[in-house]
Amino acid sequence: MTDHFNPYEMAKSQLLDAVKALSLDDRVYEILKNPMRVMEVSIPVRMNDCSVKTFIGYRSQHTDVMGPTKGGVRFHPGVTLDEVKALSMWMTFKTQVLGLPYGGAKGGVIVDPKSLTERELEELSREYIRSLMAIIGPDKDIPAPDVNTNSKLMGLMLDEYDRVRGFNVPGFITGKPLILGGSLGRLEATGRGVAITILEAVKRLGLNIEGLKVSIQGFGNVGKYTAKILVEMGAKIVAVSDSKGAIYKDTGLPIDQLLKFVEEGNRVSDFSEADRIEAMQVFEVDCDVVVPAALENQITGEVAKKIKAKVIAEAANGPTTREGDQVLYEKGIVVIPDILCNAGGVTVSYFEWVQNKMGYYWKEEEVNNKLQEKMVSSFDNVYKMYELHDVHMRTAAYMVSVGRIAEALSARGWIKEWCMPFKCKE
Ligand SMILES: NC(=O)C1=CN([C@@H]2O[C@H](COP(=O)(O)OP(=O)(O)OC[C@H]3O[C@@H](n4cnc5c(N)ncnc54)[C@H](O)[C@@H]3O)[C@@H](O)[C@H]2O)C=CC1
Ligand SMILES: O=C(O)CCC(=O)C(=O)O
Repeated sequence: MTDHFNPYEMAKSQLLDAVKALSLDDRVYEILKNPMRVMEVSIPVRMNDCSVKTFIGYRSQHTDVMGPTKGGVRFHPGVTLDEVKALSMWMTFKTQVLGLPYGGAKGGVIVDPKSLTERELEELSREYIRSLMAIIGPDKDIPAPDVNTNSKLMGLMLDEYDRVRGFNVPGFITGKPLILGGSLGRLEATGRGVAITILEAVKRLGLNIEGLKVSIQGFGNVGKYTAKILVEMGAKIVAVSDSKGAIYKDTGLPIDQLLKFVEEGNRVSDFSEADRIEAMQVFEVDCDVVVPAALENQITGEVAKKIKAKVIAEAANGPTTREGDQVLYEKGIVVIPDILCNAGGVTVSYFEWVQNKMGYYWKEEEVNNKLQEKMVSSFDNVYKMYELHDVHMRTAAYMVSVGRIAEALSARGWIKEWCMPFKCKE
């Protein structure tokens, strides 16, 4: 029986939905259902108390049919092999919704980075890269930030890669500091992309962004910039949570003040200008849009039943379970699926890699304009598929994406052209 909370099982069933909806050859599913390569590493770290501790890490590379693999690195105590495999599959489908020349990858280390000193965390980051040297590189597999990793750690990982190779390879990693070849706009890119897709959805639904009430789960890189950019667009953020708690203000939270408060090292729930609520109440409050921007499996069937919003913007990867999806569909709530909604990050990572390859750097406005264009046209493609086939928005996004991959598989000779788009007779 399928475990609906297992992200890898979830990713495979989402893929299968799209293969069936497109009446594609079964071989497309057969080829894409497993990552092409998975590496497990044991990473020894010399701890400050002179002991040695080993941490288990993974890198999963889903497919290189469309180009080198690409995706973030997550440091979290809850990392599992199946989670990393699922996240690498979602990266493939994400890059192909956007039409980027990449396949998907993801890395993860089972660790609570807050339990390490700065030096221990640096050693872990460097050793993780050393242990993967054989399978990563600017034309093989390009890492980036994800949960609990950031620009500073990308800088250290780049330095380790460069030291081993013996020369500078800025295009090996994205989301790095500007001084090392990072791109302007990458820090805010995922949140900016989320905000752009919300604006597109709002327009299609005849709603107004001015005064739109938004509730956000998670206030890290993605949640923070989603909030900031939505407020600049005219929306109101009524609720926000982090892993320790949540706050609510019906008239809209003062986002600049909250950002400053959190950047000073405080928890969201200690912010005094709002009412405290239970963490999971961010899904129940009276609002127009809910933005899950934390981890997987947050919107279960039970949680979905309580949602009052008209739109769910999946800023996190895999935040909705299969049952949650079904309930949202039955309630007529529009879901902007993760592989579209949060694709702004990898899109600007792609721009960063292109700039690194050229050795010529764009102004922030140019990056943001290119991102805007990509997100709007990709949203449009998915929305047209959604209207044309009367399917879930998620299936529509997968149909755009899997259709492209199937075309490439056919061009590479793995599927005979005459098999598509109808099923083969064996
Ligand atoms: N950073 C990026 O560019 C991209 C990130 N994503 C996805 O967005 C999500 C968030 O990633 P980041 O913001 O980068 O991570 P982050 O590490 O910067 O922030 C994560 C936030 O989620 C909160 N959180 C964790 N567990 C929670 C819980 N149970 N309830 C409420 N809040 C909780 C944390 O306190 C923190 O505020 C992840 O699913 C990630 O895979 C997707 C695309 C790109
Ligand atoms: O920027 C990237 O390359 C990948 C970001 C990421 O990990 C994601 O989109 O989930």
